[in-house]
Parts: sequence; C-alpha cells; structure tokens
Amino acid sequence: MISRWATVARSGSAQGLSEALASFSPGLPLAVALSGGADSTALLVACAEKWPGQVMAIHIHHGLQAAADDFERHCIALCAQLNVPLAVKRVDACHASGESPEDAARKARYAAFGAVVREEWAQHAIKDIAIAQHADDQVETMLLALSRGAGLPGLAAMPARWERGGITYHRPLLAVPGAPLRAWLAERHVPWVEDPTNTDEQFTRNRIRARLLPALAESFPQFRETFARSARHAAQAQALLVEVAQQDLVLVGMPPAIKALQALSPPRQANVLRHWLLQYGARPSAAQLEQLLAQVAACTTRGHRIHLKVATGHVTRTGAVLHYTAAGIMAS
Ligand SMILES: Nc1ncnc2c1ncn2[C@@H]1O[C@H](COP(=O)(O)OP(=O)(O)OP(=O)(O)O)[C@@H](O)[C@H]1O
Repeated sequence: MISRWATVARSGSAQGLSEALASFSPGLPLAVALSGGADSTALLVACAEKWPGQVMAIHIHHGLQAAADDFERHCIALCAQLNVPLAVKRVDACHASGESPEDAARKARYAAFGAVVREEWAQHAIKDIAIAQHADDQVETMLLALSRGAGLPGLAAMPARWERGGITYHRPLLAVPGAPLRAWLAERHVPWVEDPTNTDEQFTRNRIRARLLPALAESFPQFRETFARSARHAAQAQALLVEVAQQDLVLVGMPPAIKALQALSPPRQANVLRHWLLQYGARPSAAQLEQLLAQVAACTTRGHRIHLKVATGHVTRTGAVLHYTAAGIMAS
C-alpha cells in the first residue's frame, strides 16, 4: 500500500494531495465525511492508505435528491473495498421557512456527524473528522461572500480546522485544486458519484465554478494561492475584532450602557454591538447596524426612545441600557 502511494505521489496530479496529507496530523482514529463525490472519495482513499486500520467513514443520507441512493451505494462499495468501517445515517433535512435547503442539509449533517461519533461509535472515542472541501471550494466561498457584500467573517471563508461539540473538524485539502483530485482517482481507477446538481447553473456556486474560475485562471494563474492568503488575512483580522469586542463588552457592560457605548469610536461601537447581538444569534444587516449607531448617537435625553428591528427581534432602550428582544423573550 505504501509503495503504491509513493509511486502515485510522483505524478503531477498527486503532488498536491500527497503534500496536503503529509502536513495533516489529526488525532486518530479519524473519521472522514464521505459524500461519495470525487473530493471526499479521494480524501478517504488517501487517509485510509496513510493510517491503515485507523480511519472510518461517515455518510449522511439526506434523502434530498433521487441520486441519494447512488451515493449511499458507492460509499458502501468503496468502504468494503478499502476495508474501512462505514456508518450511514439518514437525516430529515427539511428546511424551515427562511432557511435555504443547503443550510438545512449542512446543519443536519453536522448534527448527524456528532451523533455518529458520540453514540454509534462511542467505543472508538473519535475526536477528529476530516471533510473534503478544497482550494476551488474556498475560492467559490469567497466569491459568494463578496457577491453578498459580506464583511470579514464571510471573507475569511472556511477555516482549515475548528471545533464544535467536542469534535475537531479538519479541511486538509484547502490547498489542493479540484481537478488533480479527480485525476488522481482516475489514475487509480477509483470511481466516484457525480452530483447531478453540480452542473445546474441556477445555483450561484455552480455559475461561479463554471464561468468565473476559468476566467480567473486565465488572468490570474495564482488565484487560488492569493485568494487563500486573503482569506487568512481576513480570518486573522476577524479574530482580532472578536478580541476587541470581548474587551469592549466588558467596558460597556451587559446589557450595554448607552453612555459607555457613546465613548467608543463608531467602528468600535459597531463591532461591540455586532458581537453582543450575535450572542442571541442575531446578525444585523448593514442598514440596521447603521440605524442603531445613529440612534445611540442621538440618545442624549432621558426621553429618547429606541425601538429598532434587528434580525428577527428588536433592540430597545430601557433607561440607561439597551436590550435585545428575540421572539418575545427579552435578552440583556
Ligand atoms: N452526505 C454527506 N455525507 C457525509 N459527508 C458529506 C456529505 N455531503 C458533504 N459531505 C462532506 O462535506 C464536504 C463538502 O460538501 P459539499 O457538498 O460541498 O461537497 P461535495 O460536492 O459532496 O464534494 P465531495 O466531492 O467532496 O464529496 C464533502 O467533501 C464531504 O467531506
């Protein structure tokens, strides 16, 4: 197995994958999130070769599209061939009103990952899960963020590593473009399932992949590296903003005192208010935040009333402080 990996690693298509895997050192045993598409198929094969007997796979059956059974069949066959234990979990990924089907599927998927490693595989004490987004996915995510007018959290795109619910998630392929992963699988005659919706240009991400990425490659051949560098800069700056917001929240207090807010510069007020609201899951739009800042600035008399819609709730003034009320519950 090792010599086969080394032979393939010398070919151009495998270069990125072998380099990415060389610097990837998760806790073991490792679970790989296997959709059955090319990227996660390549990640699973590469991980199973690198850590024989210490890799498992999780497949989530969303039941969202007719091809879901094909994905499941592929995952079962691949894992049997690799001798990798596989857990298949069925989820009901119905989306709530106001939520996109993709977001609902993503949420259901992460909840199911947690359930598998904590419940079904409790005896293996798995603490690490690898998912297979790659360099092209990262660029698409940044372009999507730009198209929505996102701020730093959006431009920071996808982190290479993060923790949720006691599990460390890894994205070891963020420096590897999509094409070499497919070429690597093709060289080794490993099949994968093509998601039929990936070519549907009704979806913005698919339009970005089909039209913008080739144009970027033509004009800026290094775009994947430079976009990745920008994402890292944005992530670092965002981490700093969170630190400043945490310190400022101590200064202004909980609930935030209007006088203390007024003593901060407007960008710091915006930063700390965004941070405060996020604790209730409320993400103000740029216009709502601007209005809130204007109201805080104008709040110089006892009688000045503040009652502003923010996300699904309201920010109101009660005496010297602000409150956030979400779905009828007052938070402070
Ligand atoms: N149904 C699923 N079951 C398990 N893991 C999944 C599933 N769907 C996605 N993932 C994981 O999340 C990553 C990103 O998902 P996304 O839908 O963007 O990719 P994909 O088009 O399915 O790509 P891939 O070719 O990697 O399978 C996948 O690479 C995979 O690791």
